Amino acid sequence: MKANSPSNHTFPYILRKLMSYAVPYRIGFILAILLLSAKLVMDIGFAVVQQVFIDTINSSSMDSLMRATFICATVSAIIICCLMVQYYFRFVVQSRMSWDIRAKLFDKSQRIPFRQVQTMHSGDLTSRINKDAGMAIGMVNSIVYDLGYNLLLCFVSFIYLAQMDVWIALLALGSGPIVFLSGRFFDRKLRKLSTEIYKKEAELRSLLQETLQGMKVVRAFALEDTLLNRYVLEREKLNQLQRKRTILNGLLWQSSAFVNNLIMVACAGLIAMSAMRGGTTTGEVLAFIILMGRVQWPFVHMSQTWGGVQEALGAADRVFDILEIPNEGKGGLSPEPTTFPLASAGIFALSLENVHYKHPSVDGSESSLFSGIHLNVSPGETIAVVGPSGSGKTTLVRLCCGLYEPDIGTISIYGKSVQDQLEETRAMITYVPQNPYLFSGTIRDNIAFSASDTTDEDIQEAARLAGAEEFISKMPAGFDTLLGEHGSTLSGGQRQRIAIARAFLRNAPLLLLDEATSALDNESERIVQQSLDLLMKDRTTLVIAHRLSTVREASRIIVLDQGAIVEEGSHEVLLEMNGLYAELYNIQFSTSEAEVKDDVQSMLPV
Ligand SMILES: Nc1ncnc2c1ncn2[C@@H]1O[C@H](COP(=O)(O)OP(=O)(O)OP(=O)(O)O)[C@@H](O)[C@H]1O
Repeated sequence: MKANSPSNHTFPYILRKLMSYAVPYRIGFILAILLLSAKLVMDIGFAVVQQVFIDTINSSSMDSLMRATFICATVSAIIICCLMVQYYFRFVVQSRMSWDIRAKLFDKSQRIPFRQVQTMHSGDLTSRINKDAGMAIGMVNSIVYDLGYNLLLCFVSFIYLAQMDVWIALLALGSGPIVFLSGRFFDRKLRKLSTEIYKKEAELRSLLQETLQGMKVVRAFALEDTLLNRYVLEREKLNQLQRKRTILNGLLWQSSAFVNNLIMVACAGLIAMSAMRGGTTTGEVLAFIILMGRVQWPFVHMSQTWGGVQEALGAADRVFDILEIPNEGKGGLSPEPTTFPLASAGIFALSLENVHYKHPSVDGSESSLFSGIHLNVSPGETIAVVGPSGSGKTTLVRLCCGLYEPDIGTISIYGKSVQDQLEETRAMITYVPQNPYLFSGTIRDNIAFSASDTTDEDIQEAARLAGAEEFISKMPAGFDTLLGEHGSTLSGGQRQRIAIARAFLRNAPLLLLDEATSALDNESERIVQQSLDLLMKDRTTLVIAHRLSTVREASRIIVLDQGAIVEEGSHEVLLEMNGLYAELYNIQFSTSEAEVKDDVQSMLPV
């Protein structure tokens, strides 16, 4: 998959794309460039000042010395002020560009097809958003400000130098490209190595994240040492790669510095010979040697920072691999549910026509799951989906939500194609997964996030309908109680009730529900089931059923096996068929048959 194996974008392409992030801040960006002229004055002035002072000393003129000192002090005060402003603009522009590209990556990570997200690790995505994006923007700034400035310095120094001795100035300038090219031998290796390093860093981050998230399992199974060994092993692989990069960087830096030194010595010898013949003053010789360094330095600097650019290109590749993934569906996302329409003649609430679907796997292979399934659900129906583990129940629900896109066939909700009108169709769905995800924040925020423009009364009413009001009111801060990460400070039943409250608040006409299998105590289970029954009332529901009461109450049961609908009908009809449903019933449900008679009564909507 593209995002997992970085592609090599061309340098001009990356530069153009990254520079587009500077457009909104063009004024600050250009000001920061213009203010660099103060630095230019300082760098060139340093050589000129030395020349003036030495020649003034030789002429023994006190007035000239005082004037030169005053001018130097005033100019350097102005330069320092300009440089402070320049630094401010550069910093502000760079950090805003970094935040913009990070925001774009963050937004993109919410919009790329879910099928593709599943093959990536969240640690890897985090690394691209936090680290790689910052490095890529840092590179643009380094190219524009550092490399650009050095080229300008080279040009101005050359003009100044040429006035003294045009041939030696040409020799100094002409040798610059040799210095630059002496480091290019390492570019490709450096970029490849940097990409490997960023990938390895992301893997380490993922490992760390997984270990922290799975802390309960790690401790329960005493896996601390195993995981530490794995971490150390991976860290060592990263160390090796970083060592190789340090050696390469050292070779790159020293090779260009060596070539530069040779050329400098040759030029200094030539100008010294000219001075011995009496054609040049001592001050001019000094200024010449300093300015010669200024002509040469940009090439040394470019050669060395070009190595940094190669490293950052590796990071930029990883950033653009994500930004270039097309969004899921054909529109944007809308969290707004819709309560309209619904039954008009002949329109199904949910319809699957000839749906084929293959899951991609992390290694890029694909295995066919659905090969042409059909299902029509009329408004108001409750469809219970049952089937053995791995038969495709969750995948079916995710296809209906538009999280996965069928390879062939169409899925429509109230007559609108999910693929073509993702935004509109999602607005008609509420999905309640088996293990609801709660965000850090207050209970109020966790309920309210499913709909906008909600009042406190709406939230309280939703919590009441979900059977959550009682436990929330017993908490010290009520609806303002802060939840731990993933709602870890709530029990399983309480988390489910928060998720059901969200669904009430969202109030969408089609409910996709994955009943929880996790064991709740009798009381919690009774409340959750009551709330779910109430939620399903008057809605069209597709439910992955794990409870006998749900299947018995359903308008229709569909039985999935290896991605195919193998049986369909009511509980009684399917039992009579004595097929897979009857088999599943005997394994899963029959033990609770005795209890259900009582339960069904107690679980009816209030
Ligand atoms: N993201 C995925 N990538 C690759 N294969 C997947 C992916 N998700 C599910 N599968 C495979 O697709 C098949 C159906 O999985 P699915 O989760 O839909 O089954 P299920 O009926 O919901 O199972 P269970 O009852 O155990 O939750 C399984 O063989 C599973 O291994």
